[in-house]
This record gives sequence, structure tokens and C-alpha cells, in this order.
Amino acid sequence: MTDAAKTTIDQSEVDRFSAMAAEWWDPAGKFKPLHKFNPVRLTYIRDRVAENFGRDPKAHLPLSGLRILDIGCGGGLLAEPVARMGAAVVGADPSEKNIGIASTHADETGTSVDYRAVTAEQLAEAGELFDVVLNMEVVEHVADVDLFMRTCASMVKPGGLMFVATINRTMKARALAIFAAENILRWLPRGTHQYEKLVRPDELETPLSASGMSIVHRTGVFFNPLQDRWNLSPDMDVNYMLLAKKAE
Ligand SMILES: C[S@@+](CC[C@H](N)C(=O)[O-])C[C@H]1O[C@@H](n2cnc3c(N)ncnc32)[C@H](O)[C@@H]1O
Repeated sequence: MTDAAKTTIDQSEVDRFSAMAAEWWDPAGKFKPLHKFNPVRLTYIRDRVAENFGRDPKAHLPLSGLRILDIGCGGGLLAEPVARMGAAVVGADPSEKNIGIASTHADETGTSVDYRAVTAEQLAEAGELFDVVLNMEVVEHVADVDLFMRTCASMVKPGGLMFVATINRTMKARALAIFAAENILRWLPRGTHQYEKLVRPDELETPLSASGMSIVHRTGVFFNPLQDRWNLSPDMDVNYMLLAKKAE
């Protein structure tokens, strides 16, 4: 099968997120872990983007002038604050319901985000290019990781960045991110993550390097129960983030 005939969409995954769409902006609801994640990932994105593009991360609008794609944006939990840092943000998600909730919320908060109910494949086919692609908590839900990564990488401009956040496929992740998070802590609905669909860092590195991108930074993200907060950590066995840069 050619790439053009393949899809990255696992319809059962998209349907599951659509069914929960009303809860995107409830900080105590089914997306509570993503709300809790936001401070650490937003700071990481801001600081690394500012460093790459020679900006002051503490400036009023540190991301102004940059075109950023939030692929698999869901309800826009990340797209909105990134737009408020000055970037021109395209938020894309295959679920019409997610995009509906995201658009309504952005209207309510007066935030400008260009939301589109499309797949990464459709955006890439249209020749869209971005300074930064945010690929956060999506790869573990797609049908074809390799194709998804190559499609996303094709939309990064030379010298641009892609951030990827996901969960490692390790026994520790199975115990903490699936069993404990879904059955004991009840942070996530049961069935949110399937062990077989979790993705190891090297499985992202292969399609990235085939697309002219190299990993320039990697970090674990770990929950500290005493602080009730996620922090960056050298331990990449469970949640982790990668930053890849395209050659100039
Ligand atoms: C766990 S949510 C992450 C939402 C957002 N990125 C965040 O971190 O706040 C996963 C999202 O990926 C979307 N998704 C699933 N399959 C996808 C695909 N093949 N391409 C793009 N997005 C996809 C889902 O609809 C859902 O909104």
C-alpha cells in the first residue's frame, strides 16, 4: 500500500475521545492529567522554542511571529495557552466534536486559534509548513506511528522543531501509567491506554531521522505526589518528551 492510501486514524480511539469531548475543559474531569501536565510542558515548550529561535522566554509574547501546529489538539488545552504566548496556532484534530469544543472555548476566552477538523495527512497534502509542531500525547493513539511521525515531520520547516510527548512501552509504564492510573488512582478512564500501543523513544527516532530531523533534547516527566505536580526528570521509563530539530 502506498503512503497516500494509508491512514494514521484508529477510528475507535478518535471515537473514544469524541465521546468524552464535553469534559475537555473540566480540570477535575476525565482530562485532569492533561490539565496537571500543562504547567511543566508549557514551560518546556516556551523555553526550548525561545532558545532555538533566539527569543527571550520571559518576554510578554515570547512566541510571536512563529507558526505552530498542535496536532491532535483535542479540546485545545495546549493550543490556547501557546496562542496566548503570541504564536499563530493551527489546532488540528480528526474529531469534529473535539474541534467544536475547542472552538467554542477559544471564542469564550477571546483566544485566536485556527482550529481544523482534519488529519495530519490532509494538512501535509495541502502543503502546510510550520516553525514548530506540537505532537503531545497523540502517538500512542494513532494507527501507524511511523507514518504519523513522518507526516508530522514533513510539515516542519528547515531549522524548525517538533515536540513529542508520550508514554514509554516498559513494564514500569504498564504498572504506573496504565494499571495504577486507570484502576487505583482513577486518573483516567479504563482503556485509555493499551500497552501494545505505547511507543519507545527509538521507535520515534527512526522516522524522525528518516525525515531529516534529529533529537536535540530528551527528558522524562514524573509525578511528585508530595508536590501534587509533574516535574521534568531524567527517568524516561514512563512519561517522556523528545525535542527534534530539522536540518537547516
Ligand atoms: C490524549 S489526547 C491529547 C490532546 C492534546 N494533544 C493534549 O495533549 O492536550 C489525544 C488526541 O489525539 C487525537 N487523535 C487520535 N488519533 C489521531 C490521529 N491519527 N491524528 C491526529 N490526532 C489524533 C484524539 O482525537 C485526541 O484529541
